[in-house]
Amino acid sequence: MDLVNHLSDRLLFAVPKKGRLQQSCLDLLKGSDIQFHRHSRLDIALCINFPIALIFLPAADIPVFVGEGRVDLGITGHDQVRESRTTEVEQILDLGFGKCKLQVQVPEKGDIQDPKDLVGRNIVTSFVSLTREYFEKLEVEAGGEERRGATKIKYVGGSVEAACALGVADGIVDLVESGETMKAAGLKPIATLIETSAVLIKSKHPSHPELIDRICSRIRGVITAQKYVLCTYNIPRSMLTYVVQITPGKRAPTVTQLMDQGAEDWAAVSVMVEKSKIAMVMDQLEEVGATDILVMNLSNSRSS
Ligand SMILES: Nc1ncnc2c1ncn2[C@@H]1O[C@H](COP(=O)(O)OP(=O)(O)OP(=O)(O)O)[C@@H](O)[C@H]1O
Ligand SMILES: O=P(O)(O)OC[C@H]1O[C@H](OP(=O)(O)OP(=O)(O)O)[C@H](O)[C@@H]1O
Ligand SMILES: [Mg+2]
Repeated sequence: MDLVNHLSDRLLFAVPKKGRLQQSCLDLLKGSDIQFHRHSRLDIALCINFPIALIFLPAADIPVFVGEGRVDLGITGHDQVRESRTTEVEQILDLGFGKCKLQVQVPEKGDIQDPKDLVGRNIVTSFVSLTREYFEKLEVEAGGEERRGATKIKYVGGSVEAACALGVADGIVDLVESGETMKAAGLKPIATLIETSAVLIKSKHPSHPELIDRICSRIRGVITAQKYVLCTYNIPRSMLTYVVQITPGKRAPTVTQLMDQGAEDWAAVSVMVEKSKIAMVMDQLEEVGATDILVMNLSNSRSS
């Protein structure tokens, strides 16, 4: 197959080829009905139902390709965009997965308690630019390089947590989600550089702008559906002003008349609620007299 010819007219969309973001990205493409066939070992997959080619790349390389305008759209971590230093990409959507923190970590039992104690010492990380920027600021505060020497920052591509135990580093800068990896390595966090999650990014000079809008709208719809549930309940009309405060909705609740005989004083409400808040919202609705409270998952959505 002559892939180069096939690519010339297509929107190029980079997604992580491995790692923590990959499965959620594939789920997102599926939810957005972006269909493709990927041949084994091939990092380019042509879409069947759109003039799009998916390019499978390491998450760290995606901002570079998008920033240089070689690729139009991409999904990667916000941390990788910051680390790449590119100013040529636009972060257009927070995708809500891949949430973690980039933290300075040191041996739990060691004498280092403060990131300033690491100035002039050895740090190992996969995030050299962000780490250098962070320690340069600390060096200035600590009285400049002359006093304690420049902090030595070494790059490793993975298993960063092993560096302290191996005697290669006095501290590391790496991602922490549950904290399990950090704990298992006998490390503790002493500072946070940034918080991150997966983002949809766009080149500042993309091809196929209309197709990009269509894809963004589909992805936004899936993300919103994952974030919200639909809640319906019945409530005495006299309580409507209270319950609207409990469930203001994404835009506004839909209020309809109950058709039951003798139920003129009651209304039926249908409203979007953030999934993370639904249990508390149901408690509050019950307290103010709502009945028949139902919660439904959304499989997709569109809203302006
Ligand atoms: N533990 C985690 N929890 C949530 N998100 C994470 C976690 N680790 C990494 N990420 C996110 O995923 C991005 C890619 O990191 P990841 O380590 O998965 O990629 P990789 O190094 O290419 O893959 P691998 O580690 O499998 O070689 C990170 O930049 C960050 O945004
Ligand atoms: O706080 P936790 O939930 O334990 O997650 C944090 C770990 O996840 C990532 O590693 P990854 O699985 O990508 O392995 P790697 O070190 O080989 O990159 C990250 O680099 C941490 O090591
Ligand atoms: Mg990794």
